[in-house]
Amino acid sequence: MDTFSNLIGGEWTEGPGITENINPSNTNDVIGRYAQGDAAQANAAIAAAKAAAPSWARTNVMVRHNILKAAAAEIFARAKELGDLLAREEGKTLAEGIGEAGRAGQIFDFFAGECLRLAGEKVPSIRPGVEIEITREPMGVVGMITPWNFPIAIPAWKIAPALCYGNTIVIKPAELVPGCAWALADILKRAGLPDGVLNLVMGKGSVVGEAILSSPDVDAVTFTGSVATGKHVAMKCAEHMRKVQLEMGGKNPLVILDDADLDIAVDCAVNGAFFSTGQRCTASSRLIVTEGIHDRFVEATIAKLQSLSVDDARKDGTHIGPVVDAKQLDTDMNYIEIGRGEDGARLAWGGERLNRATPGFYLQPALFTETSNDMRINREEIFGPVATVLRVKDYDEALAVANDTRFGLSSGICTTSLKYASHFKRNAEAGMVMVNLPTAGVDPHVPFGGRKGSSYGPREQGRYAAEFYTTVKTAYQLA
Ligand SMILES: NC(=O)C1=CN([C@@H]2O[C@H](COP(=O)(O)OP(=O)(O)OC[C@H]3O[C@@H](n4cnc5c(N)ncnc54)[C@H](OP(=O)(O)O)[C@@H]3O)[C@@H](O)[C@H]2O)C=CC1
Ligand SMILES: O=C(O)CCC(=O)C(=O)O
Repeated sequence: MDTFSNLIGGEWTEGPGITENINPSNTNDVIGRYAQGDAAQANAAIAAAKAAAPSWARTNVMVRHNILKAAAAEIFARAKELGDLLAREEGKTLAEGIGEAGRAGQIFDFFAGECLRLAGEKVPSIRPGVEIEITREPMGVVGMITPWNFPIAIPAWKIAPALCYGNTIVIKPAELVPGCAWALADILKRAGLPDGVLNLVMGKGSVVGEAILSSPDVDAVTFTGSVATGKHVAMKCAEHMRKVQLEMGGKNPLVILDDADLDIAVDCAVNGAFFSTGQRCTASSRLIVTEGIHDRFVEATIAKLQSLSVDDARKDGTHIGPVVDAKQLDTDMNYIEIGRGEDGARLAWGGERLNRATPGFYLQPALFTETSNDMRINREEIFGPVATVLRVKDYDEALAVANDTRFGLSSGICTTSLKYASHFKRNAEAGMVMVNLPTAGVDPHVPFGGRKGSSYGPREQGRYAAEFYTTVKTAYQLA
């Protein structure tokens, strides 16, 4: 079986420990043995990133462009293989895995172009004979802590802009999915990235992640994951007065009005709530449905769910793969019990563990009806294939319920009314709003992020990524 090392200062370096990467569709399948780093390795990686930072910041933008472009080309060429690895280690379906690998390619492609569009401003001064230049400079060493649910796209959308804007990197991927991050590090190394510019330290958050957060030599930290860990990351960054960017949970509403096209509404709900096994921070976990369409919507959604196959992520015909691991499956089952029990909701479909040909973490998607917005299943992020239906009187009540949450990542509406669609776009308290589209599934070249408890700090992706990965300098000169 293959063993995969950490990348520190350009050298593939064995870890003091090893983690086995297990396939959630078949727990007998060990994908590979991956290094498990410790604090000493994290600190060596930070030192390497610090040493490489001045030279990478000065590297010709065409060189940076060429490296990112070459990485994009290899990712596109290997999208099927990388998508297969992703499906095998995370449990997304093969189609979703290949789609996510393609998305990583698009992100590298986009930021390759951005390397050649870096620009500053020249501004007239109010003082005679004085010139002002406003420029952006790299932050320096960026620490990256990434989650398991988008094993290639999230590392890509942090690494690509960081490199484009001249930063060096220490990345710690989630322990459950080291394979895709290792593949990206390997691709970038072979694309010609100088030693020390990208350092990969696989290992535990409590060890490697903590070392990144505790180092005075890390200039900025970008994190995606749970709210609890995100708060901890923010506190540690505050201690160092360090720039931080957090992308955390969601409890995303999808409003369905009486005048919605029923087929579109059901497609949006099923895709948004259950595809990728519901393990998306943008998942449509609350379906807010007006009275006139409620019963038809619930009936059609259940019919659609009945037609979906939950099985091995890499098997032909699978629509929904397994839950990522035993711990997340326990969380999901626990919330299903809370929904049925203390919350008093009606489990209208699914919610039971499934056995398949191989031992895996299979769960029939669960749909709760007769729920109210104060129930725990409507207030807490579950992060699994569990969605609720909230029956409301009209649009005004739907909007109020949609906004009644501590989260604010993505928000959607299905309607044929221009009036309601426009009003919703203006009044939804979310960073992203979707009309007649699922709340999950975003483009790679535009800002991604939310409000309230979902996000903290500047947006990710697209040109807005510059706000996090650069610092602004205003220079005055007597001409
Ligand atoms: N918004 C989103 O995109 C995501 C949200 N979640 C939510 O989080 C819940 C739990 O998932 P989980 O993976 O445990 O999320 P975590 O927030 O614990 O993990 C995210 C990343 O942070 C790391 N980490 C954990 N503890 C620390 C620490 N003390 N210091 C630094 N880094 C740390 C993890 O490392 P390690 O690999 O060791 O766990 C992982 O790389 C899910 O049920 C879901 O609700 C999860 C993933 C993505
Ligand atoms: O919905 C998407 O496309 C992205 C979701 C995401 O980034 C996440 O779940 O962490």
